[in-house]
Amino acid sequence: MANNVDDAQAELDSVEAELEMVELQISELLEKQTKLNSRKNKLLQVLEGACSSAQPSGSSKPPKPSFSKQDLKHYEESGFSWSEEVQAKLASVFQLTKFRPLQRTAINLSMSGKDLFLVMPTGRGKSLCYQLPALCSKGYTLVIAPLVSLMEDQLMYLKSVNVPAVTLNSSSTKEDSKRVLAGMIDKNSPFKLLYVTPEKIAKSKLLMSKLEKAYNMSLLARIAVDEVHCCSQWGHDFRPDYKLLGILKRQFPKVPLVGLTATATSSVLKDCQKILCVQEPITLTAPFNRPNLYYEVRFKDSDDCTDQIAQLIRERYKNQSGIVYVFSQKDAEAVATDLQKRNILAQPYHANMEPSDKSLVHQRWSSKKIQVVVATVAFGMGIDKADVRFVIHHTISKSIENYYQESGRAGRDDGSADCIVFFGFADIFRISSMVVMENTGQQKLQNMVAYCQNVDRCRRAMMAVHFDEVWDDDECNQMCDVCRHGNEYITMDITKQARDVVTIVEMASSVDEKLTPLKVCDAWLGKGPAKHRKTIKVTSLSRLEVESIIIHLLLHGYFSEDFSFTPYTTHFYLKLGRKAALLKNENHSITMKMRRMMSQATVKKVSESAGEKSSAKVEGKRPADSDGKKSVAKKVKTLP
Ligand SMILES: Nc1ncnc2c1ncn2[C@@H]1O[C@H](COP(=O)(O)OP(=O)(O)OP(=O)(O)O)[C@@H](O)[C@H]1O
Repeated sequence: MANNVDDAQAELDSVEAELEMVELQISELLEKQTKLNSRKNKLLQVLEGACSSAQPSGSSKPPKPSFSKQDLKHYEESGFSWSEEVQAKLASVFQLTKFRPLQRTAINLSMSGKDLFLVMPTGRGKSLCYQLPALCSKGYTLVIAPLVSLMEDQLMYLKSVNVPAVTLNSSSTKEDSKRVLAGMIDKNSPFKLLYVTPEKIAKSKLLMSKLEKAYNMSLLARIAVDEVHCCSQWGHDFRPDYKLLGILKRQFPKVPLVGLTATATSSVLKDCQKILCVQEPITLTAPFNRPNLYYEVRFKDSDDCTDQIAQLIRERYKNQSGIVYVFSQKDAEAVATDLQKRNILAQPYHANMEPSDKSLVHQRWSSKKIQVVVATVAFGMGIDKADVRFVIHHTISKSIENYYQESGRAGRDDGSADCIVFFGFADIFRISSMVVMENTGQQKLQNMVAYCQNVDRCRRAMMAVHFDEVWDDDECNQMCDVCRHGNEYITMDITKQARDVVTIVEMASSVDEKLTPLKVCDAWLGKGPAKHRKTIKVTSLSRLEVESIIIHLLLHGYFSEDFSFTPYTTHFYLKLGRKAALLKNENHSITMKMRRMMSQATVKKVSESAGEKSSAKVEGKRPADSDGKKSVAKKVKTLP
């Protein structure tokens, strides 16, 4: 009897364990199904759009959107009553000869009173799309911008081209504020643009009362909301005061609004539309691609990559301007000093500097007195230097959207420029702890890490997903490291390695010990004071390879983050992820694509340890078709 009970108990345990595994596999498959369905729907939408615009009239069509591509075509022309004036001022005031893509359409739409969202890559000339209409309209345009420094840069520029523009912000003097408030209801409009922060709209009743008066006097010609994605908490730069801007459209419904951003997905824009109370805005989206930018990822194989950066600046970018983005104010100071020691004219820039010092650095860099600004992300909005030839990230950005925007400060003159990111293991966890409070912070960071860890997909294709675009790698034109070098990579079976490293974390947790990712690496490499040294299966892989595998396991749910807070800092530990249990199943396997950095000897080591199942093989990026033809272009741009 006792034996029977024991047997039954043992079998029950095993069935339960198996069921747990099956449940995990189901949840994994369901997750995959959701992702594929959403991708399928997106692709169907894209195809539908392409078919409907190609169909002859009379064929069955989906319901007509309120503003069709055909309607939009009309606004690309120059036969409007304002066209002559707009063209003349483009040349006489802004000293520009022709419009860039979408600018004329945006200006025509705005001049004809439509509400508009304009999504245009950073540096492509969004400001002109509200500044030029402001000059060609009666009254003035109210511009909401998130940062005082950004406004001041714009005012400096507008002053240089003799456009009367003013600002009302926390640093305005009493006299200035008085003058501006009086000007707001002056029939002769002493200024054409009024820049304010969203906080000012939220907090100043006096400002709102003047705006109301101006509205009744038909002096409020237009509202421009710069960096409009800041409205949505799903955007990458949410600012609470932007949430209150709906008051503008509610109080001044007849004033056309233009929202501008470099990065916003359609769901972020939908959210912005709701928040701003705009009924049916027309969205103009310029293709996200910046064909002149070369994207590259390099491994940071030591704590510091300053030597490599210095070498690049001295050799590849001799006498050319650039930016080095770093993680913290301390890093900005330290890296700038290190570059100076290597005879590079570099200066730091971060939020904690005096405003006068910041503008001095900006000016010296703009006038080429210094070559490099070593900056935190505080150096960003409002930078308007056209000939930036390189943007190097000493540390990865916190999201792909942020990376796109930061790196996009390169090559605004359309000349070629490089965007290089140094991908370091420890940096991932520094950033992860920093974004711990952000709702989608970890997911966004993981996307950025996946971008860096990627070895076989065009870098632009990885970015495109974040901008709702379907991308055909051929259009990259070898302007990313993966496409250019056809990077050979290795597909390896890392199941055994995964089991070994997961066991390290499991054993630590069984004695209530938490391990940081660095400690896990050390323990696996047989270094450091690992308590369970005797039981650890030490690996002979290199540190970079060990790091790569740990990142892979983290990205794929075999590990997950375990944060711990102290009054001073947030610690990042690794714990078992929801898929770790799958490794107990002997049929479960994990493969990983790894860079060529892995030596053939290592491939052999991993292959041997993977036993029969080994599948380490050297592959390459998909070559061009054998007949040399490019595959059918799949890239579909959203409007227009
Ligand atoms: N039609 C044009 N032809 C040539 N240069 C232009 C044109 N329109 C704008 N520019 C220039 O492009 C640069 C960037 O413009 P702007 O600052 O408006 O970009 P942006 O899209 O607002 O960028 P960000 O996202 O960083 O705010 C400016 O130097 C501007 O003078």
